[in-house]
Amino acid sequence: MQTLTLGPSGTYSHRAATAVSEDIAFTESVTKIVQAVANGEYDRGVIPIENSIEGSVTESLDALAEYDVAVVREIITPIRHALLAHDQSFETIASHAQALAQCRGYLDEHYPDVELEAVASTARGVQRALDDPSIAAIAHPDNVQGDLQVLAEDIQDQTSNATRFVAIGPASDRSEAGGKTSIVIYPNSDYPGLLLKLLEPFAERDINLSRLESRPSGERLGDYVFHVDFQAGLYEDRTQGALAEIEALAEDGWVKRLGSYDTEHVVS
Ligand SMILES: O=C(O)C(=O)C[C@]1(C(=O)O)C=C[C@@H](O)C=C1
Repeated sequence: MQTLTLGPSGTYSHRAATAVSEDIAFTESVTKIVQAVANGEYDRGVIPIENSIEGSVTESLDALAEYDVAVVREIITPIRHALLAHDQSFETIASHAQALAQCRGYLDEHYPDVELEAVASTARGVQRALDDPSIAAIAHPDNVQGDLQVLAEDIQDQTSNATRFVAIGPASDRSEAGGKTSIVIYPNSDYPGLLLKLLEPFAERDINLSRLESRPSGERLGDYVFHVDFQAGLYEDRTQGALAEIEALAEDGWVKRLGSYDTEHVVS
């Protein structure tokens, strides 16, 4: 089963993808991963969804709302960043924007005057550092190679730093089994109490929400798409009952069932 994820080799997404398959291919944008799976070019994709320090990976949420794919698995991995460089003489630190943000406190304290460069992935930052001694990278310490050294380890602002990834597949692989479900609701309307009404069907059936995130719909200012994760499977009657009510409330918009799955923790 060929799995597409964020590359080049050595990213955290790559580490998470090894839990899904041994046959891994790389691209440098989350949107491209979701598009390639929706188009049937790859059986699986692995994308980051949210981080315990920095929050949502918004590009992933927007792509899940837009393209026709299923969430088939959830993978949670600890994220432990290292600072890699030829030596201490670097002037720039290159990494993924999420990784730079997860180390904000460390960087402010130790390198307040160093320029930060956001690149497509942590492993791309490592390649920049390999090619140029004036550049350091923030990435997993296993990326140390060539003339690079690990200058500091565990530089993330919280030791418990973790990122939740999902494995996606074609919409035809959507499962109703599993202890957790992801859906996206676009009500395409706005009136007092709408959000409360959309969430009440879960509370009434004792379904625990594990996440609620709003993203701009892109249609007009103040118009939102809601990403909801909850702890029940699509196969359950109570879930079907809740979704029927929500679909009636969102009749001018849509409700997308991304799928049910089980949570998995992978130690990196
Ligand atoms: O650049 C990487 O290594 C990635 O896999 C991306 C990513 C992200 O987008 O959040 C994944 C995990 C970490 O939170 C930092 C970066």
